[in-house]
Amino acid sequence: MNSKYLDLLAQKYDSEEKVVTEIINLKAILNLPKGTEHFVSDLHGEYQAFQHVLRNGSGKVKEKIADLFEEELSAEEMNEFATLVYYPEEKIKLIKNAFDNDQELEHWYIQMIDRMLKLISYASSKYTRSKLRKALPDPFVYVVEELLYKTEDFTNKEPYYNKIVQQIISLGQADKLIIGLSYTTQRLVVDHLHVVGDIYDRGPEPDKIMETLINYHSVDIQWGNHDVLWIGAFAGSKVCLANIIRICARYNNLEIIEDVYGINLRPLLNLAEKYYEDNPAFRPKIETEDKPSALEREQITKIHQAIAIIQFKLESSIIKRRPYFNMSERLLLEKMDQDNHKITIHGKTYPLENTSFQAVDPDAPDQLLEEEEQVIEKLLFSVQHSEKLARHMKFLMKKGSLYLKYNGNLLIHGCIPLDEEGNMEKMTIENKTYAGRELLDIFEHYLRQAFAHPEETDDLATDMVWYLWTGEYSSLFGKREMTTFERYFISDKETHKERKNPYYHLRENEEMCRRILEEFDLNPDQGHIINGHTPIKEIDGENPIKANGKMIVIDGGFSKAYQSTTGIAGYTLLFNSYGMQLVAHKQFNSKEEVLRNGADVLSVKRLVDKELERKKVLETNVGEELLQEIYILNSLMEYRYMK
Ligand SMILES: O=P(O)(O)OC[C@H]1O[C@](O)(COP(=O)(O)O)[C@@H](O)[C@@H]1O
Ligand SMILES: [Mn+2]
Repeated sequence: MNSKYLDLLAQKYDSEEKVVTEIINLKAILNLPKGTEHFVSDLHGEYQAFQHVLRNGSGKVKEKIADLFEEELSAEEMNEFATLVYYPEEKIKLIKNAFDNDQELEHWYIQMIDRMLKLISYASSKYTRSKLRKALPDPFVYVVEELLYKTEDFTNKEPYYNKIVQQIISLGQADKLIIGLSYTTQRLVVDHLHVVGDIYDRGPEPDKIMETLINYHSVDIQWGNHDVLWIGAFAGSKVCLANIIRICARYNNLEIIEDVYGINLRPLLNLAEKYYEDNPAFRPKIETEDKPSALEREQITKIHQAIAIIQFKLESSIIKRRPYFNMSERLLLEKMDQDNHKITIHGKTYPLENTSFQAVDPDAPDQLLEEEEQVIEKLLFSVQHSEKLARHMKFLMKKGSLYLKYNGNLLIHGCIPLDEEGNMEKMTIENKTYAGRELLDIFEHYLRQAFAHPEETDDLATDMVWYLWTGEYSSLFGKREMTTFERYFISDKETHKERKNPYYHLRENEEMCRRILEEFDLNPDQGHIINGHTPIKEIDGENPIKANGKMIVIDGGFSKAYQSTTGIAGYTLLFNSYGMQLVAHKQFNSKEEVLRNGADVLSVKRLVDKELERKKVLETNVGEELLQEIYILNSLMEYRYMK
């Protein structure tokens, strides 16, 4: 090992004892049970529902409460306590209002602090003390450690502990302590979070999800098609940018663009007001009682048309300059017969309805008007200068990837493009042909290149980001074509169907899944593929666990817009030292409801896989890293201290 490197390391470990202590510490960790991994996907801006799942650890908090207190507390009391752990600030407020006098409150504090400590002690039993310390509320670390590490000889110390708790209460710190301990518990039940794509679009608060993830103790992200659309916009792709605005208009969420990310929509609105009228096909899809007002609704409808037309024009130019995207069928503006309001697609002619092509020149349909050009330039400038968006997109890039191999599993939002026979589909880019893992790697390479060069707007890397959103062989899209145009302008629903890649039926087959795992150098006996992207329709009896447990699909529809088709409100997956469990969540309405009724969202668990022996850290990704650290520390020991 490089002696310079070891000299540097010796600055940190400047005594023999320090090295030895760290080696012993790391070896001890290797033998602890593996931490709990928590998988979520397709959050689609549903911050509140996501928060709830994080706060209850997909049922883990409740499970631990039941393990500890089943004998002692009623179901109602356990529910109350669980609600306190999920939403401590709000719950404390409610409780305080309900008590008549200080004694009652004090008694409650003592009881709750005691329960919290028991819960934390139990939830942290598989972690080192140092890890627990990091999870404790900062101002109370010393006090909590005193309280936690009670010796067996409890009777002698009891007055001492009671005194500490009394002091905390009389100094007015009890609320803060309970709140801190609640968050510690939430943090302890989940060691690491995987977000298997689609944080953005459709729902109202993707930015708040991003903030939560930025502050989360341990997380990785597998990009979804909607996430790369946002990355693409920030990286300079005008067509991705048109898409994100179009989707926000469609879902009545333009606040995300304007208020949250501070992007000025005024120039777009001016253009929209000039060219467009009300149009039923472009009214917002989701409306609430107070949003939007009649005027806003009309404005959104116009903006929606203006940006959709810009999008279609921009798509045409990319399709023409990238023949190997194989998308000439999507040159729809050119296929229109504008005089007769008709279009021929795949050899069949359909009437065009709800048309709004006043800005489309039949002789040059993909030409942006000068005004459109200016608008999109201004929007791009605004997007690329939004500090908040920059922070969120950088985080997506830092923690994200197109796929992830983690503890033997393959995590990927969409699919591995396959042909009907189950061969990996080939795509030729710039005269080189890629398939399977190599194809995904080259996609990721282009995406990172586009992000590194936001000033390039029409280069291959930037166009490729759009391909990832909508291309036939994109591992994130996984369908033959995106029928956005048809859904606006053609009423025949046959034209709206999007044909899925054969992957989506072949993944039911165990052999196929094994081959895919092998393609990624994973052990097919142990590994699983974990997918998001396609909502599982429980209503129709579809099973999220496929291919004899090799394939798990966790998109159950956090997205409110999709819950009526799935019949549930999302799946999450837990993988701890005992194995894997899939959790189906019932609809989450609001945290107010949880607080009011003390009731949790009911969730049903299904066993995916049971470990024959409890899995240890040694057998995980983290274990591999620790082994390397131990190896380096041993080298340091020999180099420095054993000569
Ligand atoms: O529901 P909407 O807004 O019409 O969007 C439908 C579009 O979304 C997509 O399903 C992609 O989004 P998902 O990744 O959430 O499936 C496209 O295939 C489809 O064209
Ligand atoms: Mn998706």
